[in-house]
Amino acid sequence: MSFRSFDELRQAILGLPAGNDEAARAAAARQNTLTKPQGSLGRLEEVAIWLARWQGRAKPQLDRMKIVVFAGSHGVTAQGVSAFPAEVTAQMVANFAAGGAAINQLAKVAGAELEVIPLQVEQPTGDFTQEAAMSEAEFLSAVATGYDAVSSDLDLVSLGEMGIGNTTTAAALATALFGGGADKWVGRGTGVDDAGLKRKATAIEAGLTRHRDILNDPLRVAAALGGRELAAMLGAALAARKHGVPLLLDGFVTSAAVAPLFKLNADALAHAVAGHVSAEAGHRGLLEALKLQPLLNLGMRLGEGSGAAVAINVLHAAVACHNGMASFAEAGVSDNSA
Ligand SMILES: Cc1cc2ncn([C@H]3O[C@H](COP(=O)(O)O)[C@@H](O)[C@H]3O)c2cc1C
Ligand SMILES: O=C(O)c1cccnc1
Repeated sequence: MSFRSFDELRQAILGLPAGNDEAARAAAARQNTLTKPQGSLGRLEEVAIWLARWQGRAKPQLDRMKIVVFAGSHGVTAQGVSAFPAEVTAQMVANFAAGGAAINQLAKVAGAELEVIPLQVEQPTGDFTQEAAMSEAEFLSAVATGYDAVSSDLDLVSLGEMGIGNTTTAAALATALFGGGADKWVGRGTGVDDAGLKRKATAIEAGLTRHRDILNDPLRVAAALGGRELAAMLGAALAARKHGVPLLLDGFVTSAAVAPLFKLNADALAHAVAGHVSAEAGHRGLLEALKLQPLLNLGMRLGEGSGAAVAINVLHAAVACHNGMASFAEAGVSDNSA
């Protein structure tokens, strides 16, 4: 896929296919015949119906799942916003390839393929306190890379990221898109102290001042204040929607990455479920702004797609019950209709 301009991408975001109502209705009807009190499997029932809607089949499956981890480097690390040095991003890409990261283990447990896509990690984006992080062309190229990572034959795509400094980038996007000031959205990321937290908020306020002319345009915001891996996640989320692939979000950074889609089209994340709420300070508020309810709350704050990967196990549980349970009639169990 290639997008030639912000306008062309914006048009693509405005014209999105709906889910399959018939499959969702059939799945919901099936849930009500299974040998359990109606609704007793709680959100497991909801996610089975959600998978049915976006896969377009009454009995969803999780045979072909991909976790895509995008990696990018951030110029704003020059402002002292992370507890770790910027070179960790490339080092972790090597660790992913060697199988040594948390997400390698969690992808295996979830039964999902893991793909890591580095986006010019040797070349940081511009420092948004000084200049735009990316030009229009750079941004659109990263969006296209993410778009192309999602194929229509997948049963689920799950997003993750690696990029030292990107909780600052994500908080900058959240501040620009949803307001409330930087303090509302900054968190400790990899573990910055109070002075580091202050540097994060100061950098974001400087970025918002510098780029004040474009703050009403969500795609220009994503280019000026975002990062390549965030842009790629936006593209992947859009492709998932276009291809009818259910989308699982991870933490604060993945949520911020797809927030511009929501700002442009409030229905654009209807195919998405939040895998978890991370311990990063702004995540709960961001999920509320995006009208998403997390599946899990495990105090995780890693990124890499790790929380979403754990949530895939919940989806397996939901699908196993939905597809495998007997109906009252099949099992000869008395229902409550008498
Ligand atoms: C060894 C290591 C592995 C990671 N895996 C994900 N992150 C997470 O931490 C970074 C964001 O936090 P901040 O904005 O504070 O830099 C991202 O790379 C994110 O994915 C990691 C961070 C480190 C240090
Ligand atoms: O919630 C996240 O996405 C997150 C939190 C801390 C570090 N990296 C990512």
